[in-house]
Amino acid sequence: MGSKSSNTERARKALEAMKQLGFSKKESTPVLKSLLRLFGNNWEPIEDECYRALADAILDRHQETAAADDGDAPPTRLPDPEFHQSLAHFAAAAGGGGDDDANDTNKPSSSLHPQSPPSPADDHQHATGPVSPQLFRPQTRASSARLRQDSSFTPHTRPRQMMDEDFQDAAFLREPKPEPDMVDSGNADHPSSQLALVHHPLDASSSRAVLPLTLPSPDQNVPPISAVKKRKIQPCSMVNTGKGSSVESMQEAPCLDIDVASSTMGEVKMSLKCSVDPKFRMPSLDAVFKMVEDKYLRSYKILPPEFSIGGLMNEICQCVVQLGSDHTAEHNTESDIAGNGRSSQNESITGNIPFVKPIACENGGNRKCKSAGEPFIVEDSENSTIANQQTYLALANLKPIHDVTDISKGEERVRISVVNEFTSEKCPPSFYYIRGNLVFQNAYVNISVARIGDEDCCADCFGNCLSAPIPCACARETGGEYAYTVEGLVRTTFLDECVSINRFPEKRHKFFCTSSCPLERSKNEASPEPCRGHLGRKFIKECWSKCGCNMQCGNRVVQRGIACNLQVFFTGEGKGWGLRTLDELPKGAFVCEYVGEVLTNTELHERTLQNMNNGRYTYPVHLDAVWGSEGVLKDEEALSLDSTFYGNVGRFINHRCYDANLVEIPVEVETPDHHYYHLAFFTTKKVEAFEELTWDYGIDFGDGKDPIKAFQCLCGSRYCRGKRGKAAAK
Ligand SMILES: C[S@@+](CC[C@H](N)C(=O)[O-])C[C@H]1O[C@@H](n2cnc3c(N)ncnc32)[C@H](O)[C@@H]1O
Repeated sequence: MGSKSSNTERARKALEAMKQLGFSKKESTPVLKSLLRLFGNNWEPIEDECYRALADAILDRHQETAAADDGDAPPTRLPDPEFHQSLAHFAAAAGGGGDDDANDTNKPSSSLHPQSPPSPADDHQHATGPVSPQLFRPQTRASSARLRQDSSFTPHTRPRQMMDEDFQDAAFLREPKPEPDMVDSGNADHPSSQLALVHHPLDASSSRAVLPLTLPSPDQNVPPISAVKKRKIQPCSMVNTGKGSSVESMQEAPCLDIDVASSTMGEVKMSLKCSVDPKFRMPSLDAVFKMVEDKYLRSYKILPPEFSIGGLMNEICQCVVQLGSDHTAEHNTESDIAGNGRSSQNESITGNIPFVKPIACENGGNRKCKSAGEPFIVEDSENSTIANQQTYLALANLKPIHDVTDISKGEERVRISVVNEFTSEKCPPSFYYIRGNLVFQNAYVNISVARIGDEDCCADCFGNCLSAPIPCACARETGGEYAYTVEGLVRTTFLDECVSINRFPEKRHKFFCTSSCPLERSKNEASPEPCRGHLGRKFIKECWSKCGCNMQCGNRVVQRGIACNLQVFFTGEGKGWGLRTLDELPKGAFVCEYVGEVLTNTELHERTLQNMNNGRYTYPVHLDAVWGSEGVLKDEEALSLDSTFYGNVGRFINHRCYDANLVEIPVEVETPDHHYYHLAFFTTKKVEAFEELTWDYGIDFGDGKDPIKAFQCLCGSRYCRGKRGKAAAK
């Protein structure tokens, strides 16, 4: 707002700024006035980004005028090709943000991305360098025309507002940030599906509608747009308005013009433009999505029920990124964009309503898993339950089979995307994603209902055990109190004790095998070394199928599977790939299990040796929570999990000495004997969004006797045992 004199001064500055961009006072003044009217004399949105809104509005007006002069002819005066550059320079000169920011590789990473320190010199090259958060901004005709002309256009930090001549058809589009009026049209389960669209329909009529979508990348660092695709869906066809089947209810479908802009970092902006009736009034986007969803569900019976148009649009964006990033194939033509998208979805888009099968459903029909928690046998067509080590080793040479939009290929309840902001490697080396453990061959995992006694289940419970007045039998393992709170978090006292057992293993809870230790035995059958001890661990016991409660019972957390939004990412810190959370997580939250093949120690040892010969190191996890506390374990009872060939996202969690933000806790679900159990990761403290998730592997980096050499630890912890070991060796 401000006084009259400050208004005059601000207007003078605005016009001066426009003059520097080559716009005369005569052409700038009326636009400025209109903008001021539109913003209720609020100068801030006009001055923002060094008068970007004003400059864009002037350009829009040029284009509108040109279009009016020439009828439908293309605009006679396109924006000055140097415009964006000069705007950026002007912005820099004025001390404001602008495109220069985007190219400033020295600028620290976004605060949203605390885990992205500068990569070490010996690390892989960072393609773009850390840059300030950048988002696609919605384009008006003028600016999208520019985008099409200039593929090196760098998106700006703030999207601009879209205006027509009278600023009356405004659908204001902003960068994605949590605002109360944000329309989240995506699949709530998936972070990147939250469409950054704020839609404020005004009551004035509109001559066009533009629905831009913005997919923010997790760290918001966006390199220049690398490609702009355009596709027109023509000729117009007849669509049913849903008011009946009469001819009157049919109306001419709008000509649809689709612009897709994508960056190499996985950002996609789509804008759908269609010419509409002059009496058109902007409907709410929710209503539009609902209507299309209803149509789809009626016509095509699309499953699963969580299908949404927002999700579908997100899917389209993701496919653009995927196809556009595949430089081994020539996908970069317009027809290929359509063609490939189509063939992968097994449908054509020639009809009025394209059928697009959600990628998330692709594996739905033929899942091999029995259930989330149950281990199952790897089936081999030749030999029904046996897969030999050689076959497995051949897996190591497979081509990448990952879907970067969801490495779990629909196995998990949430999508788990893959990003690499540092090298050209698009995804990690291949492996089979499994949601639950698999028995490799000889491991004895006896899941039998008969073995679960009354004391190991709560057959009389109903609904949610946590809301019953007295804890049920399933709480006995944890001292008569459930391990979980009603919020689904591990209780602090229980959690802290688990952390302490891990942090100070020397001091407590070690069991030593009285005769031969299975681990040492597997290394040297003839004369095994003495047992080095196994940590006695605290177990969580969850309710299971023999219990009377339901699946939503608060004592069934791990078996429900991953619930938070995770991402596999290339660390750029010399640790290879890692796992991070996209959401802030409270202390005690379940993240994921360590899932892999269940092997006996002998099988594991054999595999490890073969892997070593092939230059491949694995870090399996021993299910040794009860080793040493019982009599001699037979080989088939001393089990380990190996996620080298079959695994879940747990295999990407890197090691951190002592102060890791995850702790592994054994969880009993379907086997009361504890030879086999689930290994679940819970947060040891509050974890910020985009923080890397780490756990302490318990490696003794100074142990020169171990034939399997440990990696050089780069965990960065001030308590790093690897660093200490190195220093001691000097
Ligand atoms: C279970 S995998 C973790 C995922 C792995 N980074 C990847 O790219 O697949 C364990 C391997 O990750 C690497 N790693 C994990 N933590 C590390 C650390 N703190 N420092 C260096 N390398 C680490 C080591 O190569 C180790 O063998």
